[in-house]
Amino acid sequence: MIYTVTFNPAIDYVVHTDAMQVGMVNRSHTEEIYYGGKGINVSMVLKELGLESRALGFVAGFTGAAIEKGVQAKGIATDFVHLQEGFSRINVKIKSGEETELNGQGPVIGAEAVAELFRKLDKLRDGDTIVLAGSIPSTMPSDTYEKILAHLKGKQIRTVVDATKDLLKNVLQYQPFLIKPNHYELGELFEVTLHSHSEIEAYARKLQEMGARNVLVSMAEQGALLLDEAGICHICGVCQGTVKNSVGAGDSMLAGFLAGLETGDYTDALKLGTAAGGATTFSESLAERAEIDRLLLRL
Ligand SMILES: Nc1ncnc2c1ncn2[C@@H]1O[C@H](COP(=O)(O)OP(=O)(O)OP(=O)(O)O)[C@@H](O)[C@H]1O
Ligand SMILES: O=P(O)(O)OC[C@@]1(O)O[C@H](CO)[C@@H](O)[C@@H]1O
Repeated sequence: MIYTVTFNPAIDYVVHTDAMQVGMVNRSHTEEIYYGGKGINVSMVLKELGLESRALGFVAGFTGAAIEKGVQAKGIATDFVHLQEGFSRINVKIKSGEETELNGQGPVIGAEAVAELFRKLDKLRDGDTIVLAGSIPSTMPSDTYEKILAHLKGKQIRTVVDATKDLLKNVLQYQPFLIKPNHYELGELFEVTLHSHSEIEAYARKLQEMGARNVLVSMAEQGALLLDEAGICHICGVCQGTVKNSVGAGDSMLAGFLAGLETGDYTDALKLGTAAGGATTFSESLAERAEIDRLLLRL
């Protein structure tokens, strides 16, 4: 079983406006609502690709209830911790020529709630996969993901982490099976700006030396680079299409990569991840199977 953990789920409120002016009253011409958060998005695209998963994490308030209901409506099993105070965040995605995001902090997650999550994690068995994806509320320590991997250390669990800064750096000592920074996040870890594939490969190797087994670096319209656990570097181009909404492209890539590994090798996984990322980018919401399959044929 694949478990996704979203500490900070979100209602993604996507608003389209012609010319966003800060400090002014702006009016959108269309709006959409999606139930998101990185782990939830991974579960959504896994489902689209025919793989079941169980969505864990924390929900709060009326927004949290809507997220839980929306995820279940997609046929995804959930086992969220229900927080008694606060509300799950609404993340605003402004489409005005370029994409601007305003992501909320999310509710306070107390020690008892974290303990309840850990009790749920005790159900994981050898051979399961856990995906830790997205930010955590600023009230939580940056070793939160590290503590989860430490808690699971005695089991043969495949661990996947999509996080940034110390949240990601702190898990490397537990040899995560797969990490997926984008190239900005990779550079941010080392306080450098990365441009070329060779630079990106070099810094991916640094993360591998620090413990990561497989390092998948997504580079938006420049494609993706995978440094696999054998030290082989795979580079995949991008799908061609019209960009509509790239929110969730990385989560989709992660889901496609994991789905690809079910039946193929790392090259197959990278291709399916690329097709899933592209399909999300070329749609208003997350990737749909037909578009993923169509794009895969062209890679
Ligand atoms: N404009 C684009 N054209 C084609 N493919 C794209 C485009 N943007 C993203 N993709 C595909 O999606 C993958 C992941 O995109 P990206 O690097 O933006 O991930 P990310 O930053 O983690 O995204 P998010 O955090 O929104 O999930 C890319 O490697 C690429 O395969
Ligand atoms: O604040 P985080 O957790 O880093 O990112 C949250 C988020 O931007 O990530 C998803 C896209 O990857 C969206 O569904 C969601 O709003």
